[in-house]
Amino acid sequence: MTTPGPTVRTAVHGYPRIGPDRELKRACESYWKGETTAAELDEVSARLRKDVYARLRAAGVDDIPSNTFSHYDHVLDTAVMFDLVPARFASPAAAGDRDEELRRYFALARGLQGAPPLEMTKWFDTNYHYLVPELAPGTRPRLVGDKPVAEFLEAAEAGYRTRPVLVGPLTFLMLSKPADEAPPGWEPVELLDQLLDAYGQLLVRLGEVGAEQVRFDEPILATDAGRRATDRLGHAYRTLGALTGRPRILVSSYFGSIGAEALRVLKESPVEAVGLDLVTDAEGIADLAAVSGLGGTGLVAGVVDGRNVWRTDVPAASATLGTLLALTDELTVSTSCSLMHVPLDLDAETSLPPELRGALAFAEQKAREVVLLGRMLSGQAAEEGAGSPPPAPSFTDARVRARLDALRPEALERPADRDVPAVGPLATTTIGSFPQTSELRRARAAHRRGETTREEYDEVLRREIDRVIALQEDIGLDVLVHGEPERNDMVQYFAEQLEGFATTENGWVQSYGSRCVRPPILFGDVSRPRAMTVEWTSYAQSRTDKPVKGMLTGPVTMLAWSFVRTDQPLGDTARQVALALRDEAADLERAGIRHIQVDEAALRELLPLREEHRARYLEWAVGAFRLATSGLSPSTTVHTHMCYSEFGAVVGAVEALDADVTSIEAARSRMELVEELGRRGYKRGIGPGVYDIHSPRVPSVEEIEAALRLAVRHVGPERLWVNPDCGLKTRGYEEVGQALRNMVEAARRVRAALGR
Ligand SMILES: Nc1nc2c(c(=O)[nH]1)N[C@@H](CNc1ccc(C(=O)N[C@@H](CCC(=O)N[C@@H](CCC(=O)N[C@@H](CCC(=O)O)C(=O)O)C(=O)O)C(=O)O)cc1)CN2
Ligand code: MET
Ligand SMILES: [Zn+2]
Repeated sequence: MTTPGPTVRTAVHGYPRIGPDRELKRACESYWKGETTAAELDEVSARLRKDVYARLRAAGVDDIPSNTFSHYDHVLDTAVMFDLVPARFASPAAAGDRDEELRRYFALARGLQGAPPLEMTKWFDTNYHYLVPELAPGTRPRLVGDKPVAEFLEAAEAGYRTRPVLVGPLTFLMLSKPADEAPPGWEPVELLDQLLDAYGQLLVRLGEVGAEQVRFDEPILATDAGRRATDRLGHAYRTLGALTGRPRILVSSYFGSIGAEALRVLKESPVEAVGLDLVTDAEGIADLAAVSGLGGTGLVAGVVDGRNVWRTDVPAASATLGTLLALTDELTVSTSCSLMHVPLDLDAETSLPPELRGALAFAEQKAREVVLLGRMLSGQAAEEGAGSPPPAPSFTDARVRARLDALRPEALERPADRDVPAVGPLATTTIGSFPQTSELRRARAAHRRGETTREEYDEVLRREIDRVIALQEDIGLDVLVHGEPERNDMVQYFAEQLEGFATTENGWVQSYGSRCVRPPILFGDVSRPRAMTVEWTSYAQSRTDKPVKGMLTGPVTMLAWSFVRTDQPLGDTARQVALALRDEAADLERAGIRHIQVDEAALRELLPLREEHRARYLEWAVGAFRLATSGLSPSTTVHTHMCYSEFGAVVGAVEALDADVTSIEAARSRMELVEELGRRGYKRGIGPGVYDIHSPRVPSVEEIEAALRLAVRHVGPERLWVNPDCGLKTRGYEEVGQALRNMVEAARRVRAALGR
């Protein structure tokens, strides 16, 4: 039975843009290698865009977004469109030369000899990375590109009337950083008025070519800083709203609550609609009520989770939407954020356990959920049949729960006065991975397809370990690694071996540029049926007299880079992963491994966007790390690694991890963190990354030496470790060999100067 209801529209924020078979990755990488032309790259890209429009139309979505495609990153696209390119990339204008234009674009992302790339950092609390624009008081934003216009027209030509999507001006500026030449205290947001002129021109231009509505994304409103910027928010949208000939404006936020104040500002501004993420924003409905509803301002209600892979609870979402009907005259059902954070299509998976599969929805399935909800609300589809999703299979493991319940607080302490054997002064090491060569990846793919035996594949891995050990000995490093050749990815590799996780064959999600990951699905209680790394680490140790460092991925990072169950607090799930890692660490120690590193690369990434939620997060995050590591002997050296430079917000937590050695990204931030640690009297080992591994550039001995001298001044030589910023898996052997030789030579010179 259906009853006629109100008119409700449907929308999605964005869609995976890499293509069903990672076509974008392959097209970009072959263009970079000079194997294909700009025209070929453009052709693949146009095909991918049209494929997305076609998929969304087939799903029945009303408001199809455009300008959500990017060759590398949408923040970079915005910077280039407004001519916000640092001087080191200025090249003679090459109007009309597409190849030149693309090369310049990719240079900003990947660097040139003598011109380091823009900094790359996490897009809010996701595993997607954007490029950070560098702005200064003298920067003059002006509209020099037409990407949103061109993609709108391209879609129109193909029969799709789309809604162009732009990174909002406030979000763009607040995610930018002051360029080196900017005076202290100056903030990019001071360019708002100038940037609004350029956005205004673009908006009017989109109106001229026929766009009826444009969406501005303002996820910065989910952060504390964004929530404090309501004056600027109001100013921005009053300014854009006052333009004549403009399309309708929708302002959307996601990844958290924007608060009633921002909502009120938007309601009172001329914008026609507001988009809210009602999945992560528990206060959204109360905020809407607090402003007495939106009235004539439309509401785009994000009720289908764009960040996780669970099917939507349709009756619950439907009830929420029913409530919302009273709070706006114009309701649109949507996803909570872009679907670029989930894999494209569940149908591409052939070997997920059936009981899990029934609980899942990827981008294709989520678009259909949005449409179903829209139809139900407008009375075109019956409630019956939509049903609740089958509950995610909850695999509980009584043994895991009993072990965790039995843990005493003492289990989380290592003796404070422990004295791990010194390796230094200025001990040299690496972060874990060595280059994942194409031979290695091909061998793994062949083995996966069943073309080679386990023994043949293992032999390839042992030869690789032999080579990595021999190379490190030849270079003269102090603490060696096995190089992680057996790992497709540092998270997926462990997830494949742990109970409670499922992994996908084709569930690729963009991480940055052409790099993708397949986040595992953590659906049940986690346990470790057998040792996961001992064989490879002890093989490596058998090939050398130098110590080999075992390498594990920490609990927070396992969670951050997986899709996780939502039926229990994250902290509880983290403890289960930690317990499995604790057993693995014990096995490594028993096998004679004296250095064990537990990577917490994502500790900063999962930090809640708002201050008020941070202390609780850090408490469970630190507890999980300590659970994983505190069973080790006082004479085993516990290492951890974090790859981010914005260190301030978590410095206390890093101390609380109580690792013996912490390696951390520092090269691009000029070692600011060692000053901070020096000031705080940090007493454990610290390895500030001495060069940036994200660029193929080989650092000179002199520049590494300078970085080390600076570090010695702040923390002294005894506790200082010498290592790159992060793992070497994305680099090639030629650069890596030379860079590490320079690093070891720089450490030798600094030691010699100290008479050591
Ligand atoms: N999960 C995760 N998140 C992270 C990081 C990370 O290491 N892991 N590091 C930071 C930066 N992000 C990164 C994300 C991805 C990659 C990366 O190198 N990804 C690889 C894929 C890694 C992988 O899963 N490799 C598999 C599958 C490789 C593959 O594509 N195989 C080919 C066949 C082999 C060939 O002919 O090359 C195929 O399937 O078609 C393997 O090695 O087995 C890529 O995009 O190229 C690096 C850094 C932050 N977030
Ligand atoms: C993204 S953090 C990387 C840590 C890991 N051990 C590696 O070297 O690859
Ligand atoms: Zn790292």
